[in-house]
Amino acid sequence: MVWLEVKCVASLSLCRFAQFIFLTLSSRFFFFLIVNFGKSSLSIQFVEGQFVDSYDPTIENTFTKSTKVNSQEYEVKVVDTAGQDEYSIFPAQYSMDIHGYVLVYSITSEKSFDVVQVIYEKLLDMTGKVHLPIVLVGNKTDLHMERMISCEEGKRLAESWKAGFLETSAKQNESVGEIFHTLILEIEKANGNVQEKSSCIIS
Ligand SMILES: Nc1nc2c(ncn2[C@@H]2O[C@H](COP(=O)(O)OP(=O)(O)OP(=O)(O)O)[C@@H](O)[C@H]2O)c(=O)[nH]1
Repeated sequence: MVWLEVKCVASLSLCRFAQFIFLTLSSRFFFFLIVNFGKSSLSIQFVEGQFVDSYDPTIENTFTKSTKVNSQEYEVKVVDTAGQDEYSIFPAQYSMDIHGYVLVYSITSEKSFDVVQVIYEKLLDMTGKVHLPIVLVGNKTDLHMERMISCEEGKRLAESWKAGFLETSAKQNESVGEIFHTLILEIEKANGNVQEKSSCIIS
């Protein structure tokens, strides 16, 4: 598999070129950006298959992994951003060379559900687009006794964005791989390919 990270980071035109090359190799490379409330745990669970039960605020981390969706091999680069709140100024590079976004809230936190909505609006403003490939994720389903946001609320919000939706537990490794598979399908859909319908998973 060809490694494209440097080219994609360096310039948008190189990135497009690289994608084209990869298409001809029937392999694809995507950048994801994920923000808020369990994102580091989800990234680590996806890439390393483990849950680290400690809180260490992220500055920015990048992970890569290859994964197969519908018999197609994808090389995925995940950028785990510094925590955002409604007042954070979004770095401009978050709108460039990114193919899709995972927005994460905690099902135990109304505040986190509000924050993802603010972040979504900021992403649209910054990219100047009316639609982005997004997967909305309600994380921490293992804490179901503390649930504040219902699965239906999450699903409704995702539908209003025309985004994919999943509930997950990074701790119990529930539906973590599906986040990235769903996002790849959202990206393919935005590129004119068909996408499976996302579902509401209640634990
Ligand atoms: N019970 C439970 N705790 C979780 C889960 N995912 C993350 N956590 C915990 O929630 C806290 C925050 O998780 P992180 O993954 O660091 O969250 P983050 O969004 O990357 O946070 P920042 O680095 O500040 O942006 C940590 O204490 C994690 O152990 C989960 O699925 N279940």
